[in-house]
Amino acid sequence: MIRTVDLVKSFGENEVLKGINTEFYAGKPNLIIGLSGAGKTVLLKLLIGLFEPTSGSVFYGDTDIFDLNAKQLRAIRMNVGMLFQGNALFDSMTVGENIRFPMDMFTRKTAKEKLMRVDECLEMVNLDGVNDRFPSEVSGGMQKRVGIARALVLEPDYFFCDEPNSGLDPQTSILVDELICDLTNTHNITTVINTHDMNSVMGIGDNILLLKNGQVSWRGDKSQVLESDNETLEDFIFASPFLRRLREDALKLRHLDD
Ligand SMILES: Nc1ncnc2c1ncn2[C@@H]1O[C@H](COP(=O)(O)OP(=O)(O)OP(=O)(O)O)[C@@H](O)[C@H]1O
Repeated sequence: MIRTVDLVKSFGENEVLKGINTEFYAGKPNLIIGLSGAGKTVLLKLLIGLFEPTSGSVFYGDTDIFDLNAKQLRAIRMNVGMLFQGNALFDSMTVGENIRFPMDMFTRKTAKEKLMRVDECLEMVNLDGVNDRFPSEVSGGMQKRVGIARALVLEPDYFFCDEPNSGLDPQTSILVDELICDLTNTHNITTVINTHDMNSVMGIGDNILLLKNGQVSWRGDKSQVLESDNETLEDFIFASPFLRRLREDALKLRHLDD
């Protein structure tokens, strides 16, 4: 589990995060949502230790990562997988080499062990047999899955995903969400996902944190979204007139059933 306590981050006069107290659980996907500029990326960077807070703490279990020295922080980082928005795959490396890269950097595994682990990871994301293709030779959805395989190759306990659905069609987005969710459950990973995607919220929103102007505006799960009277949440999820009508109809039906 990851926990933040009174987390504040300012850039000069601009106080971007204004005291965030929240928890991200193991074994379920934890979503950070909010309008552009709400502070989602800044929060994600603090959680990974890429930014220092102005004040407050980030606990991994019982450890405040900002109390650690550089060596201890590196050890924590080895236990973190990251899926970047643009995948950040190396174009000049094959899919297999991309997935092997963290093992080359951080482990003493033999070449044979690395090959076996690459195959295992490709199987885990349902991409068996594409080892020798280059990222440019596979689809956007497949690239995303390669990114997931690479992020999880060292079997981390923590997994951060920045906009995992950006650039994907709705159906592929749902498949990617389900894959992230399955792996999170199966391996009991603490997964934190920064997203704009309303389908993700309603599909895999087991623990949702809504940020507004650097503060927690709402917390809950997907089953509570429909009934919530938080205006920021309504504006975010049911952004179009069509979706607002759908919401009203769904609420009427629910109340008829009661
Ligand atoms: N390195 C930085 N230096 C100064 N200000 C920054 C820095 N990074 C972010 N900010 C400011 O923090 C605020 C929140 O930015 P952030 O990127 O976290 O928003 P966001 O919710 O992730 O938005 P989006 O959904 O558009 O990515 C913005 O006002 C931004 O200008």
